[in-house]
Amino acid sequence: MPCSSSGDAASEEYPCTRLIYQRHPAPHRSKLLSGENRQVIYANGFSRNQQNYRYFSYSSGQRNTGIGNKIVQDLPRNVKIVEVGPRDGLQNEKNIVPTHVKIELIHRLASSGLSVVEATSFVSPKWVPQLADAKDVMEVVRNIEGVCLPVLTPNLKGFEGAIAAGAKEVAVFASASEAFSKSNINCTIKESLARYNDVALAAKEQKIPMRGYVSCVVGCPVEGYVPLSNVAHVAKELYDMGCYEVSLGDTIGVGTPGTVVPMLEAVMAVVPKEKLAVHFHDTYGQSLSNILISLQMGVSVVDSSVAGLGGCPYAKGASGNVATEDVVYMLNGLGIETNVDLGKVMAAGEFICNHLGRQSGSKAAIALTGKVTANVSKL
Ligand SMILES: CC(C)(COP(=O)([O-])OP(=O)([O-])OC[C@H]1O[C@@H](n2cnc3c(N)ncnc32)[C@H](O)[C@@H]1OP(=O)([O-])[O-])[C@@H](O)C(=O)NCCC(=O)NCCSC(=O)C[C@@](C)(O)CC(=O)[O-]
Repeated sequence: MPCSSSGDAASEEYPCTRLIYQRHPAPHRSKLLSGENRQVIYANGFSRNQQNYRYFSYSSGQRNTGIGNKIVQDLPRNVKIVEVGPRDGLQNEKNIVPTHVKIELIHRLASSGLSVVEATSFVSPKWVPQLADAKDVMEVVRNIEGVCLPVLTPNLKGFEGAIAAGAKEVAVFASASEAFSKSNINCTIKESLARYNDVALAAKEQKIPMRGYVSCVVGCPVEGYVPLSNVAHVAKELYDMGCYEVSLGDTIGVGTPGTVVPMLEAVMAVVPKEKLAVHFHDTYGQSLSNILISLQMGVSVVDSSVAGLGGCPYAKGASGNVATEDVVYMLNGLGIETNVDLGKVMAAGEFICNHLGRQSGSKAAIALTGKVTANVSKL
């Protein structure tokens, strides 16, 4: 029996065997291709609810049954996605992306339902030339409604520039590895924490929320192994100085659940898990498994980047962040609410990939746009 376009009970019982995601001008349309259980879904035309229902319908029956229930029962009902594409995604791009393209990308991401879109960095333009237009970007996007637009600030100078340009939230970024701290922000971990403390005091005074990052939580591009005690120490310092959330970054994407679990245990011993986020790069294709295990351990905030863009200019070999589309697809499949419209994020991904002249780094986006068709009948 084919699944219906309207998301009725029958589609829950009989999942589609074949899903092809296409852009189409006509809203609310679906078309039977040929044979049973074959359906083209013009998902750009669906409302958010219909779309969520459609993706969710693949696994909705699994959430409450048998072993599926055992595995997913501890997962959060809602996950906040922190979109880092316009900042982490673009900072490593060699060719300068025009300011108007960055602004359009932020608008598109914000209109997809994402509640947080990291907009840019107020760092030295000599260090990160791609984001030298931070002020121009921020001055235009500052008043987009319904979305937080944090920006990275490595010091008081960056904080002051950010606030002058209209930023209403900032993020500081420390490292758990001494060598990476030196190469990324040109100072020791201790010096960086002192700088961030100054930023925290200024932020508190102006009632500006501040997020914190810890880089290299499961490996450093220079030092390799990073002691768990370093990660926990830096995370606690950031939390204690007032970061409302501490994002744990696998900067070079080397982690597996085998290394992520002990790292999270070490951090959770000193920072409440409700205050933690995870930030995975996908160098070794481990991001989704790392996210899943993090959710099972009680984390409910996940950083990701549209189209899997990303990489750190000071972490050689680091590839893109986990793709937002892939994260949303997985969370929809688990019945976890994100409030994010997958079709709109995919459209934002297509927009920026067209500009960069490259294919999306999101497997879900590639599959759903019909370049690959996934036979899900036996899942
Ligand atoms: C921290 C600094 C500034 C130190 O850089 P420095 O060279 O040691 O700084 P300085 O104080 O000696 O100043 C040098 C010049 O930079 C200027 N300057 C100083 N500060 C600023 C500022 N805020 N904004 C604009 N300009 C600034 C300053 O005014 C001066 O200008 P000059 O007199 O030579 O013309 C530099 O190393 C820097 O900007 N680093 C940023 C590197 C970066 O953005 N890396 C990527 C982000 S981190 C990341 O990707 C990891 C993360 C967060 O995504 C998580 C993960 O994946 O794990």
